[in-house]
Amino acid sequence: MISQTEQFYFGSFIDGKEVKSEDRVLEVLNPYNNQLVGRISCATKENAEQAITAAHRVFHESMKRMAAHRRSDILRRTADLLEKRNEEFANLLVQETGKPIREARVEVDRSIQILRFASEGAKQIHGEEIQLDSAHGGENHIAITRRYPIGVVVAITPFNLPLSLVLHKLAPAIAAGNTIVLKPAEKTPLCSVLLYKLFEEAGLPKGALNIVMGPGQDLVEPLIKDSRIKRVTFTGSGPVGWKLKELAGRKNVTLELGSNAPNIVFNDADLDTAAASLVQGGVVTSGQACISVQRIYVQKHVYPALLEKLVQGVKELRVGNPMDEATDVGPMITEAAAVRAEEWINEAVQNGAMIVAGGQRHGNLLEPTVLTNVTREMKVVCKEIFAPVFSVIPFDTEEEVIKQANDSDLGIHAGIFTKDINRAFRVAEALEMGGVWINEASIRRYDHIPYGGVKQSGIGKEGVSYAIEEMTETKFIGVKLL
Ligand SMILES: NC(=O)C1=CN([C@@H]2O[C@H](COP(=O)(O)OP(=O)(O)OC[C@H]3O[C@@H](n4cnc5c(N)ncnc54)[C@H](O)[C@@H]3O)[C@@H](O)[C@H]2O)C=CC1
Ligand SMILES: O=C(O)[C@H](O)CS(=O)(=O)O
Repeated sequence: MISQTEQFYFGSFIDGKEVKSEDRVLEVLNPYNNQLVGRISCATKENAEQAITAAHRVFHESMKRMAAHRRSDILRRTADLLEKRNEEFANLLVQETGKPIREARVEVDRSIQILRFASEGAKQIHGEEIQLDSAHGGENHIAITRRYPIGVVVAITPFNLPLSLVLHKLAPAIAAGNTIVLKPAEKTPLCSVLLYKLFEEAGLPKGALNIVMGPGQDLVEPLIKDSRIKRVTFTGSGPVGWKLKELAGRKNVTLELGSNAPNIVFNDADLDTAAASLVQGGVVTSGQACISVQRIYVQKHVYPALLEKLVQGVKELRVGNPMDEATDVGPMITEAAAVRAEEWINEAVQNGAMIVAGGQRHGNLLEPTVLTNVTREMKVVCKEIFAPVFSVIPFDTEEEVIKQANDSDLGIHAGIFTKDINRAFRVAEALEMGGVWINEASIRRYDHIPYGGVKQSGIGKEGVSYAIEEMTETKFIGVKLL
């Protein structure tokens, strides 16, 4: 019987072959119990170059001419295979990330949907006909546009959703007829290998998808600088993303980065709905989501009532073993991550903030925490905390809260809770965000909506059809009728 850790000892996957070396092994540890989940053999810079060579060759040999129905079938078959093994993937997600099993199942379900959206999208890559005779002299011409795959895509992904966020890059790339070199997060790399094997079983040509394992610091620069790369798509922290954009030079780049999501509750809001959405929206993957509820602005009249509901809701959360069906909040990815969040809480308290719920850390486990009496200068407000920590801030007028919510160089999603539809749209228009929810918390995301940040939160949009668009290029073809 092969032990799981021996079973989950993976190398890089280059041109359809697994590449391993015993001298560059990293362990993957379970964030809840620190047990060994598996190991990876890290790639070399030469391996990275080999991966690009394979992806480039397979693109020109086969992928760029692969019929849409075949690309669609590969994606559909991968979805079917993932559906059959959903519980196996959910269990591995729990072990790699520490997220509760119920949440892990949601990530697997969303991953299946992403594959199905991409399977449909592969057959909807349309150009258009242009009425050339709208212009003087355009008579007796036919004009169309066609969309073509761009070629080799480099995808670099974060630790927190190692299945769905990897698929937000792989599935659209394959739908469009591209090839990929994936560099997954070294903290949570194992699911991407199981996914690779599903694609292989579903008929994706060898070399169309390549996985380069290891720390990004060692591998990403040679990947990005290679002239054969046509787009770099990165999801991760802001400092890393902007550094990679500089390295990418003139290449097209998609950046999905961090944020400190504001959620605004007006006097007329349904407070029970708001409180339930906000509590749940701040503890997904232990708050390690870039659209996690972080700043909660509450209009003064309802501030005491909503605060009480938030505190009650947070105190009812079950924190503990992520494999327990009852658990709502598991560990953070590492103890260092939990310690950093704890330090930010302490910084806020030393400057006058009050802890009205939570605040205690037990190893990697950080109790969901509610802070009041915070100021805009505190890190828990002005930076992305990426932890289950809520800062609850009173406000008086609509103008004041718009200013406060926009008082950040980050902006992906916001939430607005009000029954006044005119005010809802007025505020939604005024917020400097990539997306705004009304009567939903900022955390809400469906995988076919346009998704991406403004300001320092990123460049470009994901969401399957939007990523397909970014991974194709349009060519004009005109015909003079003789
Ligand atoms: N906008 C979005 O959709 C999402 C954004 N994020 C952001 O990602 C961050 C958390 O994820 P992490 O994996 O910790 O992010 P991270 O930026 O540390 O790592 C992301 C990827 O970049 C690589 N990397 C790290 N440092 C690098 C360097 N110096 N050079 C080249 N590559 C490097 C890593 O190996 C990993 O594959 C948070 O800031 C969060 O806001 C996370 C999920 C979704
Ligand atoms: O922000 C993230 O970490 C994810 O994009 C949020 S979601 O995809 O899980 O909604």
